[in-house]
Amino acid sequence: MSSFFSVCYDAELVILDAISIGLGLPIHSLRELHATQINELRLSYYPEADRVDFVNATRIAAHTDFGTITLLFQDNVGGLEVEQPPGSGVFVPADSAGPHECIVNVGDCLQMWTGLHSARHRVHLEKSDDLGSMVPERFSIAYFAKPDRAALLCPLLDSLLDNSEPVQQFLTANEFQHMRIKGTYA
Ligand SMILES: O=C(O)CCC(=O)C(=O)O
Ligand SMILES: [Fe+2]
Repeated sequence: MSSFFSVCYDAELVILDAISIGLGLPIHSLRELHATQINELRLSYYPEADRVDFVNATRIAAHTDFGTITLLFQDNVGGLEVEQPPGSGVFVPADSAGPHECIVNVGDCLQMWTGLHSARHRVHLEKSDDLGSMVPERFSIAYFAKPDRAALLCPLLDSLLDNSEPVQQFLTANEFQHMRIKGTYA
């Protein structure tokens, strides 16, 4: 488990460097905000279910992840959907070829730093006419790359600054984390 965690961290840093390069930022701009490795791993098990008990239900309601990026691994069952285009309310399948493939989600902190859209996603239990059928069990692993708690969530690109505001106030990652946890679990 700990070696998987550290492989994910290595991949996270490479992805953050690639995003920095892509946005024209100094290569280590994002990496430098992720030195304390305060990341999280979630192993999810969705039990097999009788479809008749879950008409119109979802396995996880639509949400955005609130870290920087999420590395998501899933089995072959499917059900993961992403809102496309952002804000449209239309969800499209984000199926992968299997557990060896990794889906990279943009999270809220990366959106605040760069303006890239935080991916709204859900795990759906698609409607079926065959109400007698069972929905198979499903496994997923989500690695949530989180910013250092002291990092300030302010735009890293000048184009994102609101110059009409004389003083702009930004949350620290710690404040944002607590805000989102309170909103999710309160
Ligand atoms: O199980 C999945 O594929 C997604 C899980 C997820 O979105 C989450 O844990 O935030
Ligand atoms: Fe998620």
